[in-house]
Amino acid sequence: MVKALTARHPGQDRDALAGLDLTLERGRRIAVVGPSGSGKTTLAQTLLRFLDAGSGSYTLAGVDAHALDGDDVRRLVGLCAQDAHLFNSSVRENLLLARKDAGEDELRDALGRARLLEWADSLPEGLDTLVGEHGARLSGGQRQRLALARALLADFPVLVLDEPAEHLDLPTADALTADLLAATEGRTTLLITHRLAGLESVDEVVVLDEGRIVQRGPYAELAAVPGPLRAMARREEQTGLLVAG
Ligand SMILES: Nc1ncnc2c1ncn2[C@@H]1O[C@H](COP(=O)(O)OP(=O)(O)OP(=O)(O)O)[C@@H](O)[C@H]1O
Repeated sequence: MVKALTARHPGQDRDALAGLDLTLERGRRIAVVGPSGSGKTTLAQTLLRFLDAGSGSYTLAGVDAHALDGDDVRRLVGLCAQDAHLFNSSVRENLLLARKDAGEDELRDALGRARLLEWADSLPEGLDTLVGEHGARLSGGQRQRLALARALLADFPVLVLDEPAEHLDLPTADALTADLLAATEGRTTLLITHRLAGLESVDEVVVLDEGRIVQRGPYAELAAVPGPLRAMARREEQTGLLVAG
């Protein structure tokens, strides 16, 4: 639950978040959308304590976040962002960073939910194949899926997905988003995205603009009335046509 949360980047003269109220109930998923610069990533950075919250408050898993330090917060909140942090070791070792006692079945289950199992099994050394420096031997989509599998294995109380499909081509991005929405069903998840594809399945969509919530509700309700979300959907449709044509 986020109450009147503000945040400002160092050296800036105005708040990037200007009093947000947000409740992410256990097992529910919220998507945060909005134009570039609206404050989506700032929200993730603030929740994860990479950036100090100004005024306002938030609780995580029922605990006042002011009582938690950055390390505590990062034990409660898992982050998958656009640049997956992979290490120059094997698929297995990258997964085991999440839970070093995970058994083979659990590793395979996490890979399966991230839709990466078939690929991993097709590798010459299977899960023992090296992924290269920062995962350089994987495609962008595979890197994100491996990071997702790792976050699923870690089983964080809250999962924050910050534009995990950014920098991927549109079909790959939309396929990844669809798969991660399927994989996070029933998990407490905040998905930050500037594309609307697939958001029909989340519980609530929150539209940000200039650090404020300008619209919120289930996707179908917001899409049915004139407003910021419908305008975004129209733009997305047009861009999709331009890309296709
Ligand atoms: N590191 C930073 N230093 C200073 N200002 C920043 C920094 N990061 C973001 N901002 C500013 O904070 C505001 C919110 O930016 P933020 O990155 O949170 O938006 P966003 O909605 O995630 O955008 P995008 O979709 O482009 O990632 C913007 O005005 C931006 O210029």
